[in-house]
Amino acid sequence: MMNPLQVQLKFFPYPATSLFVFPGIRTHRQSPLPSPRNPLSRSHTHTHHTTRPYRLPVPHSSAPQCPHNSLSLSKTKSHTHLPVRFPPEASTHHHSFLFPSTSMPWNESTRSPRPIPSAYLPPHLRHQPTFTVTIPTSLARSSSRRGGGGGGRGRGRGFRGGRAPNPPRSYGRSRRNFSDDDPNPYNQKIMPEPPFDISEKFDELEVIDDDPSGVNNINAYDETPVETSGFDVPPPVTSFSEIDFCSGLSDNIKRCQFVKPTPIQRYAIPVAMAGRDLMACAQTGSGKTAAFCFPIITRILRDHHQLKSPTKKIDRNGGGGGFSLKTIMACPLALILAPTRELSCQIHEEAKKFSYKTGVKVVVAYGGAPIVQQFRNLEKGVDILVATPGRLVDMIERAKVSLKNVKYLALDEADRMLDMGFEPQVRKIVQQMEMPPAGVRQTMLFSATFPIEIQRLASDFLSNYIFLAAGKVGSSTDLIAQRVEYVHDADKKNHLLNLLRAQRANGKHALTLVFVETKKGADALQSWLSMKGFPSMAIHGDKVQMERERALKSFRSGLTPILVATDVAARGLDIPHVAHVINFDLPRDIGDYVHRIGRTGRAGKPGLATAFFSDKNAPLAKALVELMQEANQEIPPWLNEYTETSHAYGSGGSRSSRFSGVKFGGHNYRRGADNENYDYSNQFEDGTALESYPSHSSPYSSHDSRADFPTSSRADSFHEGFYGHMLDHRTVVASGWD
Ligand SMILES: Nc1ncnc2c1ncn2[C@@H]1O[C@H](COP(=O)(O)OP(=O)(O)OP(=O)(O)O)[C@@H](O)[C@H]1O
Repeated sequence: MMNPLQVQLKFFPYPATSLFVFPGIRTHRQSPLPSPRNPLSRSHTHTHHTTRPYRLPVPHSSAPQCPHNSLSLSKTKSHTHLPVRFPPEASTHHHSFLFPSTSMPWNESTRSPRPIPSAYLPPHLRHQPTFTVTIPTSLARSSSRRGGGGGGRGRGRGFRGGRAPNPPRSYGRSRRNFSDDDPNPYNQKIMPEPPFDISEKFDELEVIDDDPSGVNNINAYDETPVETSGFDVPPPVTSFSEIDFCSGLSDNIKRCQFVKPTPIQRYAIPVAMAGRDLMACAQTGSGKTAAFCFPIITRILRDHHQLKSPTKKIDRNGGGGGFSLKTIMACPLALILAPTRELSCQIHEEAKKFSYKTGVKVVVAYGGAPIVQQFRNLEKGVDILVATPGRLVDMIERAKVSLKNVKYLALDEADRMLDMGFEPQVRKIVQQMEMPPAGVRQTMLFSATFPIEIQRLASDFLSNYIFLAAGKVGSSTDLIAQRVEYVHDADKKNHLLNLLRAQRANGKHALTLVFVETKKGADALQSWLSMKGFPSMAIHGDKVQMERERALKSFRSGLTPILVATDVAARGLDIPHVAHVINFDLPRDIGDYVHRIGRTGRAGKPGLATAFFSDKNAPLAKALVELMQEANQEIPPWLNEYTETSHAYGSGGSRSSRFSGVKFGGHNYRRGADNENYDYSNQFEDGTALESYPSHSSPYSSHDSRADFPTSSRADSFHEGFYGHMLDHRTVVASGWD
């Protein structure tokens, strides 16, 4: 029997996002062949059902010629039909693809009174009438799980330009029907094709200027206040066109569909372009990577690119007789340091996109991967080296890298490098390995959180610097709807299962990141979830690098839409479409919480963060409440009651002391003239006495060495309370990291 089903196509669910993630971009080549990443992509077009294409008209707007680039721009108004294949199946019910759904069964009582931002709508679908498509129930269910329905990958030539669309590349291959009792609704064989990843196809993209809205909802940051301090701060810009980028970079900015700068970019880019040192703090997902990459690329092109010798040959034997071992030493002009391997890879990918076709060479060096291959990459030439501290020190000591030409130094997530015990390596790199001194090189520090110890480092590394804070230092963006639920440790697993089931019942195929405290806990929870029919992967510091990369890739692609992670995945990772971050175990430090939930609600898009709170998290309550208040979240009344005990424990820290917050922005503590006699002990006026945590019984939450990051070291050091005696990061052992 076939019953018609009305589907309101208000919003294409993930992973049909490939349709709209890059709306202004066309590809040169369209391969009809199966993708190497997904051999199923073409081979499963034979389904159990007779497929019937539905075509959704998608009108295009005209594209004005950009004065700055001569590349082809779409000018015609046309309609492209995006085919969607649905088997004609039975019964009906109504599906809404909006997320978060008002019918979410959890936390209705704690919902924020402020309207939840509507789901991101791709520019090419805006101002369009709502489409009503009649599809059968079983498929609606399966397509929503897989985010099907969107049909093609959305990168066909003619997507904008008025040419006939390519043959459909539907996600709906080899479908089968599911019942709600299906133990494994995400059977690997019928998983969706991975969405189009811009970095893989970047070289196929043309520059198109016709979409004033861009891929991301950057307007969401319009109201973010920005505080600046320092001498002679260069004025901010309001658009990218006000900045004198080289044309290659300008084209790449358009390729990325960055239409206008985010607040941190508006302020930081002019400062960096003027050659000033910078300490910049901005909320997670608000575009800090571009804020330091754009100026570095521009200045390399402007000031150095005629010097064509990023590497030089040295003779290790001093040129004497006998066997002369000649080696190539890389001498990058810019160094970007990041705390984790994954983050350095991501920055490398971003920087490569931004410098595409400019001639600027970007190389990455990180531990856990074969060093020989990285040497080979370096030997081909390097302008910008992105590295983790451990691997870089190793390379310098082996005389494969020299820092003596470094003119630009950026430290991303610098506070995490200290947390992880990298302060000695970072100091060695910056102060003892030939790098030109502060004042000669340009130095930039970026993070979403700036605890006091990083400000101390800043005063050693920076010279006459400018401090920028977009939004309150250490705050979370209010794009993320935060919920805190009281869950006993013993109930956590079932509670998680219920959340995931509810998510699934709502037709969501949302990428969900689940944070736990320990590596062992991550593995255990991941196996259990997989057993329960939720394909998942785990990522933590005990996994070898290949496994870590595989887990991230599989999650990113939607193949395993749940990633169970330790803090290894908490910082900097920009995974599009992460809709939900669940803190199965809350971290002990509020800064870590900020970074964790910041994996969703990025680039102006809305996100959801759920935290499981139990008695042992009491020390975090005060900071959590403060943070949620700042982000206009509704605080559950029971949580307020914990704030009194929280102060006694003191571990989560009062945000006012941890982040030195003022009304917005923050404060920077310099050794310079303006703060010469500043008493750093003021930062600890709340006299926080740190006590150890109550022991944890759950295998998912233990504060022993199984945790990826011994964050307590930072907290434990706080009570020492004055500059010069605060921290001894050498005692921190970072396992699984380089
Ligand atoms: N001007 C812009 N317009 C549109 N999208 C942007 C812009 N700048 C950055 N983005 C996108 O926003 C996302 C987040 O950027 P990025 O990873 O640099 O954030 P971040 O501030 O470094 O976050 P985190 O603190 O988590 O490291 C990326 O996908 C990036 O491509």
